[in-house]
Amino acid sequence: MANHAAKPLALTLGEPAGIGPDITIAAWLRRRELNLPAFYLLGDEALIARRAKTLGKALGAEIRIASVTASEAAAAFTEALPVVATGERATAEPGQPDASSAPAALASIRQAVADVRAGRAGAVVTNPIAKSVLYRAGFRHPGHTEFLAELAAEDGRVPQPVMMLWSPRLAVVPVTIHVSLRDALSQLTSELIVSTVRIVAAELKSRFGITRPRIAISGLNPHAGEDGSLGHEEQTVIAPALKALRNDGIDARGPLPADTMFHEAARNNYDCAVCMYHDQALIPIKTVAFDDAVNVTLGLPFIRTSPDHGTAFDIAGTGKANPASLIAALQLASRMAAAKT
Ligand SMILES: NC(=O)C1=CN([C@@H]2O[C@H](COP(=O)(O)OP(=O)(O)OC[C@H]3O[C@@H](n4cnc5c(N)ncnc54)[C@H](O)[C@@H]3O)[C@@H](O)[C@H]2O)C=CC1
Ligand SMILES: NCC(=O)COP(=O)(O)O
Repeated sequence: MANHAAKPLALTLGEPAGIGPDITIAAWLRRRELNLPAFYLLGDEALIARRAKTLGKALGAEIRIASVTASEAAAAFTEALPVVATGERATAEPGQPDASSAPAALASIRQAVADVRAGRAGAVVTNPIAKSVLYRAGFRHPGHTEFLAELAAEDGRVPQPVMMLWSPRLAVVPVTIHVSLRDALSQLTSELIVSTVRIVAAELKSRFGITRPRIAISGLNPHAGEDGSLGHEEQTVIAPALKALRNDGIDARGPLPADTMFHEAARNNYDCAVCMYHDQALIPIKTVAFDDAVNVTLGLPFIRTSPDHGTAFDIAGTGKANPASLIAALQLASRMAAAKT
């Protein structure tokens, strides 16, 4: 994974009232220092210009914006932040989502996928969306992960998307994603664990260059069930999945007690930890790598990365948002795109 993608990366707007515009501008300001891959923002130029004016003062920087098409973006990137219009106006002020938020955020995601599928972009990088704002507007997917899978459907077949949070120190995958803990328990099956881990193992090889990925599988219950006395899912659901995976030749280990599998020495024993539910996976990675962890969607026919954090309404428009996770997402998308070609 050495070379940068030749095609620019399509970066979505995210929630217009969140820190997406801020971290986009802050990342672009560091383009030369970090030799960032070229990217363009899909959104409303007027909104970006307003935010650039506010942040320019806070950051003491000159921010130039170029209104371009996707094919003009790479050439424009050095001198100006390229913005490709989606046709959806975004009127939200920092920290205050409004009725324009959901249509603007969704149009941007749709267009990014269209661009990557048409070969105009090398990968999709998404800025954070506010899930509750989208749900109130009728969005019926739990998050980007499932929406992107639907946009990737071919011949009516929707691929299984897998959420991976990656950092140089830890990679994690939740088998069940944005559902209540109660629903996670009912969704958890051996089949879901097997199909998830197959995708993880295949893409750690093809997209991350790990020849024989070591996958650690967590238990569900305290102490991985303590031989069945603290819960039986380890024996009835997870163990059969591990058997099937090992029969496939996948180096899958577990079920491991979730409370002891993330300390530094334990992390050296595997390339990715596959966990049974959202918080089991995301708490450890956001604890050890909040600033630079990247959310990667596996299982799609294109590359998608994202910062690990959310919309941070409390600091939008202030210049306090740290762009490190977005920068890591841009760099990882570029490396993955280069590895693929
Ligand atoms: N990929 C995505 O689209 C994601 C979206 N979200 C959404 O974001 C919204 C807010 O979620 P929260 O749980 O409040 O998490 P959050 O990550 O937005 O904020 C948590 C805390 O971290 C701080 N923070 C976050 N990013 C930061 C940055 N780059 N620099 C400095 N400080 C930062 C915030 O100011 C806040 O104090 C929710 O609607 C959630 O669904 C959350 C995670 C990922
Ligand atoms: N907790 C991770 C998160 O909210 C990101 O989800 P998605 O929008 O990437 O599906």
